[in-house]
Amino acid sequence: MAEDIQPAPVALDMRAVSKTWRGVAALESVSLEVAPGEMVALIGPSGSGKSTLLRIAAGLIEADRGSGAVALFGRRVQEDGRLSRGVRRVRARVGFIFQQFNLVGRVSLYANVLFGALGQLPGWRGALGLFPAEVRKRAMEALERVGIAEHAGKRASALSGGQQQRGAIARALVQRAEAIFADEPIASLDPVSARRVMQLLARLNREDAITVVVTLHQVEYAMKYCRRAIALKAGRIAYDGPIGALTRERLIEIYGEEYRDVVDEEEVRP
Ligand SMILES: Nc1ncnc2c1ncn2[C@@H]1O[C@H](COP(=O)(O)OP(=O)(O)OP(=O)(O)O)[C@@H](O)[C@H]1O
Repeated sequence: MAEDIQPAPVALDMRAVSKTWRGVAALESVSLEVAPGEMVALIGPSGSGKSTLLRIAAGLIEADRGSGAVALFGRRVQEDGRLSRGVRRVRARVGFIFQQFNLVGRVSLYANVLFGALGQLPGWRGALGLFPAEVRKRAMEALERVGIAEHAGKRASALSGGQQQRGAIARALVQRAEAIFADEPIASLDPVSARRVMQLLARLNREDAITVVVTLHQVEYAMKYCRRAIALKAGRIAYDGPIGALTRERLIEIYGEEYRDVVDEEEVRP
C-alpha cells in the first residue's frame, strides 16, 4: 500500500489574528503563511503592527481573544488569544533578533552564544554553566561563521552594535533555530554593519534553509535581500507578494502620499 505523503508543514501559519492595545487596534484579522526556507521582509509605516505581528508569531505575546490559530512548523503557538501549553518547545525552534541586540552585556560574547543551547540541556547543567564540549565547539564555530570569533572573550557590552547583532545571530545558530524572526535588526546600525547583518541573514537562509522573517524600515534593503514582502498598513495586510512587484505607486499607497516626495528626492539625486 502506498504511504501517504504528508506535505511539509508551513513555517509560520497565522489565521485571523487581531491584537488590541488598550482599545487601539494594532492588528486586525491578519492571516498569512510563510513557507520553510523563505526570506520575507515585513514592511510598513511606523506603528503599522510589524513588531506586534512578529511577537505574536513567536508566542512572546498573546493575540486578542477570538483570534484564530498561530502555528510554527505545524505546532500550535496560540489559539483564541491563549498560548498553547507546549509554546516553549515551539519557541525554541525560532531565534528572535531584536533591534537592541539583546545580549547580556556583562558576560562574554562566547557565553552569550552558549546561552543559545540552554534549551537543549537539562536545567541544572545550564544553571551551572556546564556546557558539553560539543556545544562549546558549536559556539566557536557559530562565532567563526558570523565573522567575530576573535571577539569571543570580550564582554558583549564592549562590542559594536554590528558585532552584537552578529553575536545574536550566532546564538540563534547554536540554538539550532529553524527560523529567525528579526525585528528591525539593522535600525541601529551604520550602513556597512547593516549590510553585513543582512548579508549574513541571507546567507543562512540560502545555505542552511533557515526561514527568515525580518521587519525593515528601509525598503531598499527589503528589495535587495528578500524575494517576498508583506506590507502592513494600520494593522492590516496592504501587500503580500513578490518584492519585484512592489511598484512606486504601491509603496505610496502603503507609506502614504509623503512617500512620493521621498522617492522623488532620491530620483533627482546626482
Ligand atoms: N506594549 C504596548 N502597549 C501599548 N501599545 C502598544 C504596545 N506595543 C505596540 N503598541 C501599539 O500598537 C501599534 C503597533 O505597534 P508596533 O510596534 O507593532 O508597530 P511597528 O510597525 O512595529 O512600528 P515601528 O516600525 O515604529 O516599530 C502602535 O499603535 C503601538 O503604539
